[in-house]
Order: sequence, then C-alpha cells, then structure tokens
Amino acid sequence: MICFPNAKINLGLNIVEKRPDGYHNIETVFYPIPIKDALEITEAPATSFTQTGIPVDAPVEKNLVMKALRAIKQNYTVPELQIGLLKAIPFGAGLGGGSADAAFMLKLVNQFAHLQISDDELERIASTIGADCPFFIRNQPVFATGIGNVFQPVRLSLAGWHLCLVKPDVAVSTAAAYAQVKPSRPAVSLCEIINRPVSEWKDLMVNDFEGSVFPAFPAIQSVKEKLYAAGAVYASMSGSGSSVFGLFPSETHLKSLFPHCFVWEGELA
Ligand SMILES: C[C@](O)(CO)[C@H](O)COP(=O)(O)OP(=O)(O)OC[C@H]1O[C@@H](n2ccc(N)nc2=O)[C@H](O)[C@@H]1O
Ligand SMILES: Nc1ncnc2c1ncn2[C@@H]1O[C@H](COP(=O)(O)OP(=O)(O)OP(=O)(O)O)[C@@H](O)[C@H]1O
Repeated sequence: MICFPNAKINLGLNIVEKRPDGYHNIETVFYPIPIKDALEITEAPATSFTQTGIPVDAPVEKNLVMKALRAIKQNYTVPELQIGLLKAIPFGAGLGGGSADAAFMLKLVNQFAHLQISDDELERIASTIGADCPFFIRNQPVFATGIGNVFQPVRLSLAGWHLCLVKPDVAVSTAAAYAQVKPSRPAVSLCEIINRPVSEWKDLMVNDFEGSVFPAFPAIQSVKEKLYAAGAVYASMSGSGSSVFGLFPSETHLKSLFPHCFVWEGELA
C-alpha cells in the first residue's frame, strides 16, 4: 500500500504567548501544497525501514515514520511491516515534511490493518509526535490555534495560483527560532485577514519568525525580496523557515534566480 505525504505552508503566523510547558500558542493558517514524499508499506516477516531520495539526518529509530509506528502500536495490533520512504520534501524548511510522513503513516497503517481509528483519535495520536503532525490527518486548509493543533475550517482556495517555493541552503532550528521571538497578540486576527483578497495580504499578513530569522539568515530574506521583484502578489517564509514561497497569477520560470536552492514551481489545484 502506498501514499504520498504532502508538505504544508503557513499563511501568516502569529506567536501569541509562551505557555508554562515551554511551547507557544500560535495563530496560523495551514495550507497543503503538492510537494510530496512517497511512503510504502508491505507485510513482511520482520519490520524494516528503507529511506531513499533526500537523505534524512536522523537515525532510523528517530525517523518520524518509525515514531508514528511506535505511537500506533501502543494501543493497536499492527503486523510486521517492510517500510519504504522516498524523501522529496526538503527538511529544516518549515514545510512540515517529517510531520506529514508521520501523519500519513498513521493513516496508512490504520487502513492497512483495518484498525478503524477515527480521525479525531488519529489527530490525538499525531499530537504526541509533533505540533505540526495533527494537521496532516485531515490535510485541509485550516485556521489553527493552540500549539497549532486546534483547528477551525477556513473557506479558502488558492486554486489557479502559481506557487514558487524556494529553500535556500540553510536550515533553521524550530526550537531556536521560537526562542528568539517575543510573543505578542496580533492587532488584527489572521482569521479576518485570510478572507481578504490575496492582493491585500502583503500589507496585512505577517510571519512573526521573519523578524528574527531574516537578520540571522540574510539569504532567506533575499529570497523573499527576489520573489516580490519577480512579481509575486504575496510572499512569505513558511513556518520557522528556511523555505520562502511566492504566489503568482501566472506560470513562473524562476529557477535560475536561485542557484544552490531547492526550487519548486507549479500551479495549485
Ligand atoms: C513552526 C511550525 O512549523 C509552524 O507550523 C510549527 O509550530 C513547528 O511544529 P513542529 O516542527 O512539529 O514542532 P515540534 O517538533 O512539536 O517542536 C519543536 C520545538 O519547537 C518549539 N515549539 C513548537 C511548536 C509550538 N507551538 N511552540 C513551540 O515552542 C518547542 O521548543 C519544541 O521543542
Ligand atoms: N521522515 C522525516 N522527514 C524529514 N525529517 C525527519 C523525518 N524523520 C525525522 N526527521 C527529523 O526531523 C527534522 C525536521 O523535519 P521536518 O521535515 O518536519 O522539518 P521542517 O519542514 O523544518 O518542519 P517544521 O515545519 O515542523 O519546522 C529533520 O531535521 C530530521 O532530523
């Protein structure tokens, strides 16, 4: 059985307050995008894990796919599996790729072993893996609060917009990025801004991480500036970086502007 875990972008990200447990309450809109890994499972005499594509800088037992398998095995019986992960989503990118792999593994095992676990319960299991993980269970555009795990549906479609996503050759640590930001309540709720036309987002919608990540990594800021100069209607860093995306009204061919970077260009469905 095979599935294709996709990445996400954050449309706006307000870091509202630090919580007693060290995490932060945030406001963000998660939007799924069609940059995808491939994840395959087959029944086997013993569990094994093979990773191809972009090499993940984590040992097998720390791979979020294996963490997901252990999490589901805590309460359910799962057969021994041969697992294959083809990695195409860059990591350290703010694209939630590892979280997507874990969430899709939960969904795949649920289907494969006929466990009949509800989406609500899968989201609960996903929340034990990482803050970004629960979103990928339903994988629909949502306004998220809490630590990024409390969802409200948003009626938002970017179908027809062209996405240019660039990941410079630098990785940003999510924990370090959160530690650099002074939390504050936004003047205007992101929930209102997201309903306004994309052409107004540039002046209204912010990612609070940019204020500290850009000075530390000028290469990331430069990507955003280049995307606007190339005609983006809206551009922003995703999550804690280092990827930056631009939304364009028509097809883009911007690869040559960004040497040494991962670049993905395509239309959103
Ligand atoms: C930046 C975002 O990608 C935006 O969607 C997420 O908030 C990060 O989600 P994630 O990578 O799944 O995060 P986790 O793996 O759960 O946490 C990594 C570290 O980020 C910090 N963290 C994460 C989420 C959050 N709401 N507040 C935090 O302070 C914590 O220090 C934590 O130890
Ligand atoms: N299957 C996986 N794919 C990618 N990274 C993984 C995976 N399993 C474990 N990791 C570890 O998790 C780290 C973060 O991966 P992830 O793809 O979630 O990054 P990210 O896009 O920056 O996430 P976020 O949006 O949460 O900041 C990697 O540096 C890697 O060490």
